[in-house]
Amino acid sequence: MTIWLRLKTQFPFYPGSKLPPVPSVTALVTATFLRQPSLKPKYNRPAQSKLYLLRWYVINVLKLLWRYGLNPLRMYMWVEDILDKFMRIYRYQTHDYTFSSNERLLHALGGNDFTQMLNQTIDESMQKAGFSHKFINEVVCPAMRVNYGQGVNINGFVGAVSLAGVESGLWAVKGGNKLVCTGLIYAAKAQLIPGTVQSIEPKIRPNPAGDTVKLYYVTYNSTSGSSADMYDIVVIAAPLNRKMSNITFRNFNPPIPEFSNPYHQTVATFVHGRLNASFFGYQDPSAFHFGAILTTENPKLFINSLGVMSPAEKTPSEEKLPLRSAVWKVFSREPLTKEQLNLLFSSYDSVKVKKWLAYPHYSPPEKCPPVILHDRIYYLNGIEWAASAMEMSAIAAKNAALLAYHQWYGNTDKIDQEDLHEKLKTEL
Ligand SMILES: CC(C)=CCC/C(C)=C/CC/C(C)=C/CSC[C@H](N)C(=O)O
Repeated sequence: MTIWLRLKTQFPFYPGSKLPPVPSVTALVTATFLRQPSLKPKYNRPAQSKLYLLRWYVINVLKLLWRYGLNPLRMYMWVEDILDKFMRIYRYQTHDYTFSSNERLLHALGGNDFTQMLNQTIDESMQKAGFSHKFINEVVCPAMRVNYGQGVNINGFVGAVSLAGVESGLWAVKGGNKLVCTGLIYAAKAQLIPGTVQSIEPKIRPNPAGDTVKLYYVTYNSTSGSSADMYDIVVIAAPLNRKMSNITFRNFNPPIPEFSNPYHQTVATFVHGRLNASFFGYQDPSAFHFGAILTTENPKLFINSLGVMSPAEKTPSEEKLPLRSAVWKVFSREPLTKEQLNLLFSSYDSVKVKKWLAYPHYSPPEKCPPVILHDRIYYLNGIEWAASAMEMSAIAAKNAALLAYHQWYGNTDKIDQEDLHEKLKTEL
């Protein structure tokens, strides 16, 4: 079963045709594998089913080799290489090092290679690295569309992150990712005031020792009405985009810049129902079992991807290929019409739609917004312009916390250090 799970993410659906004219090798073999009538009863006999899976795994690999040569293996190595460098950040942060800009952070991890990736598309990055057009369009592009709702014109760094996101071995949070936030608030023993920040303004106030200090006057709306408090340090962890968090910065000198770069709208539609096999080119619905349908670029296509929802910890029966009736997550640019839903699903009994500005609309060359907005005002979401993912937000948050701490105490030796990789090699 693992084999299928690994491969399911690499299945592009070719739009505009009943039967995919040239389905990706993965799609072809997955479908062939499922169509073996003799296979079904043998699911209950682990030894034989393993043999069958092995057989189809080998065939999958051969077909991939035939269609894409060594591109899939080279892509795996290319992403691993970037990931290895990226993971240096955990060591740097363990040693309390921090960076005053997102570009400096990236540069400290992967040098000019990383910062240059912000200035070119994933298409250009991969072409330069020798990947074929066919592979980029049929395998890389579907991964961009499912993860970022955009094609291979997104910047090279976020493209690599997106490819890391379709590899196996990812972790899911049982109960949902939102538990990471509540868990962190609990672990930090922070006092959470639920509300929406309206404005931030610098104020000069005397402290108990008789000196004057600069504080920040933050106004916010909460369930109990409008309130305000004074803070020494402010960390903004929301996209500073008028459509998303409309915070007014009053009386700042120099003024806080406006970040007008657009975020990209994604619509997630959750449908409990049965997929319409014939829409996907299958006359025999019993032969149609897919965990995910990814798509290549086509302006006529109204979905970016379609995938089955599965729990973080699957029971053995849930490990099997999904039945057609399940909860499906459809990603699209615009809300789906009733007609479109009726094309995708032969029947359904519940639909939930979530439309949101999920991530930046990438358009390299990319310049990330600053981490330091003003003396003791820090901004986390600028990192999203390098790549938007919860891992990136966690790294940006720790970076800002360390930066605020070191700037407060004047520990300049911990900020923007070059050659950390070499320096830390000798440390335990
Ligand atoms: C630099 C590289 C190759 C990886 C950095 C590590 C990282 C951030 C991995 C995240 C992989 C992942 C789960 C990507 C999914 S795409 C993001 C998703 N659409 C989202 O909105 O969070």
